[in-house]
Amino acid sequence: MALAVGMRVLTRALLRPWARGLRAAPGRTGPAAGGGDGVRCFRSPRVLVEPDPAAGVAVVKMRNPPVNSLSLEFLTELLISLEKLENDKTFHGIIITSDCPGIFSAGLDLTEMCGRDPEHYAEYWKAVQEMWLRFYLSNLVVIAAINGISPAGGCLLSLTCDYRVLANNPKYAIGLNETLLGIVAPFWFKDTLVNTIGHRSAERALQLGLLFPPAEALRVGVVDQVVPEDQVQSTARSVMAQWLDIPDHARQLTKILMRKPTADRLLTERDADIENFVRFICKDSIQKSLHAYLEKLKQKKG
Ligand SMILES: CCCCCCCCCCCC/C=C/CC(=O)SCCNC(=O)CCNC(=O)[C@H](O)C(C)(C)COP(=O)(O)OP(=O)(O)OC[C@H]1O[C@@H](n2cnc3c(N)ncnc32)[C@H](O)[C@@H]1OP(=O)(O)O
Repeated sequence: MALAVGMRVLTRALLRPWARGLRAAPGRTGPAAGGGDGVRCFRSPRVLVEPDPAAGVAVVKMRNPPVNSLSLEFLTELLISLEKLENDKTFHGIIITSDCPGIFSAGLDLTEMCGRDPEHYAEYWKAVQEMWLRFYLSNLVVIAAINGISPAGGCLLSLTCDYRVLANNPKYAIGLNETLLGIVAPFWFKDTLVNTIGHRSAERALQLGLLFPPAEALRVGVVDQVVPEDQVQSTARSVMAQWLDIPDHARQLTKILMRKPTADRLLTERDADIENFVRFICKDSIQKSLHAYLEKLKQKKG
């Protein structure tokens, strides 16, 4: 008992620095509907939260069609959903997945990085940093049930999770492919990949902008498990049950021990990172290539 209380105090002390200043900005979430068992269901236009209070788990479904691109509004809604779940003692784990068929997330929203003013770029980048920090350091067990393609920022979101299950579909691929767009993955994207697959594999993947199909993703370690498409959610559930069997405080402290140095690096260089991003994204050459890339995506259909 005394040990459990001591662990709780220690956990709070360790988590406190990240809790401060990392609160999600108020956004357009809909009213929380009271569940019959007292557990709140969260609704927002782009994030659907399906709570399973008996299991202590919530499924967070991304639904920002057509491709779950991580726009400013969508990021804000995701962060608010995460914060609500973290603040509700019912939940110990979340499964993040997509409600858009065939697409987990197309990554950062290119329209947020193209043709806007420097203030907007700064605001957007701060939200991207926030998403990474909050998911990477979440005290909840976070499992990605990856049911679609997941390039760049979509891959980053998966990499913040504790475990990744990918659907075995040859159309799906996952990776940090920024160089293919002529942009550079920031140091914290790189650090997260290095922590997941090791330095050599990360260097090769980043320089070549590799998007790994399922078998390759499993081999290199970008994902932990590849399963038939219709088993992605059930696999994520059973993995979650294993993780939730571990004493929560011990697991949370271990997560922080493993991730703190990586998160600290961004926390200490956060403003400089925003300035770098704004300087980089404002360059004429970068704007031109992002614009051309967006046009190419749009013309693909026609
Ligand atoms: C030492 C120097 C250091 C300097 C440091 C500075 C640091 C700065 C670095 C900056 C780094 C920035 C990091 C960025 C990471 C990212 O995440 S960038 C985004 C990368 N994402 C992609 O490349 C994916 C692009 N999309 C696709 O490939 C395809 O859309 C798809 C495979 C996901 C889905 O294909 P399909 O189902 O055929 O749909 P589409 O017809 O292609 O798309 C439908 C619709 O969505 C629009 N769209 C697609 N992706 C995005 C996106 N990421 N953002 C915004 N919009 C997107 C697409 O244009 C279509 O729009 P319309 O319906 O035609 O209007």
